[in-house]
Amino acid sequence: MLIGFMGVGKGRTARCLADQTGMFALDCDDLIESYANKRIRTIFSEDGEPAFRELEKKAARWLEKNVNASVISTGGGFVNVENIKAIGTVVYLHSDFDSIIKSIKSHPNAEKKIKKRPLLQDMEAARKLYNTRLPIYRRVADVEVFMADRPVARVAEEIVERVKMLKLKKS
Ligand SMILES: Nc1ncnc2c1ncn2[C@@H]1O[C@H](COP(=O)(O)OP(=O)(O)OP(=O)(O)O)[C@@H](O)[C@H]1O
Ligand SMILES: O=C(O)C1=C[C@@H](O)[C@@H](O)[C@H](O)C1
Repeated sequence: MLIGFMGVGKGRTARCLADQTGMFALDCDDLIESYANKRIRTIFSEDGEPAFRELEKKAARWLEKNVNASVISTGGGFVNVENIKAIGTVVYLHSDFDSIIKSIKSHPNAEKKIKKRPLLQDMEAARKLYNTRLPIYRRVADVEVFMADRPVARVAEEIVERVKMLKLKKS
């Protein structure tokens, strides 16, 4: 499963990994939106962030029980669910805050990409959140991969290789 800050590229890396491995990619944010039948920003504005975090926990319990042999991309705060390590191998996608924001802003759909993320509305608060989250991502991860300016196919190949090595070491 892929963890990391909003907009680092978990979604497109998961799709590329799915393509390379023949597995299906699931996205936790998408699962929650379809379960709640609401957009994430509507869940935040109508029900509040704690309600969203409860939905993340529910998704995490469901994933642990029911899903294997899949690539899972997660929301930026999913790292805080307590059973994350029981779901599968955790891969942290790393990039620095400024590169992440630069990449989001240069996307043709930048406005939409920012609008859909309630925690990206205030850039200074988002930077603080990044600084708080970084050590948590690093503590939880089994593998850390650098994203900055690398072709997504190379990143996905590195992930496949390193997860394979990790599993060999453990067996
Ligand atoms: N083909 C691409 N090449 C380079 N950068 C891209 C490409 N597609 C998307 N990006 C950039 O990578 C970032 C993440 O894209 P992605 O589509 O994975 O978004 P996401 O799934 O919403 O991100 P995340 O899941 O990490 O929150 C965005 O900032 C986007 O601008
Ligand atoms: O970093 C976060 O806490 C979030 C990231 C998004 O992927 C969404 O899960 C939601 O907007 C919260």
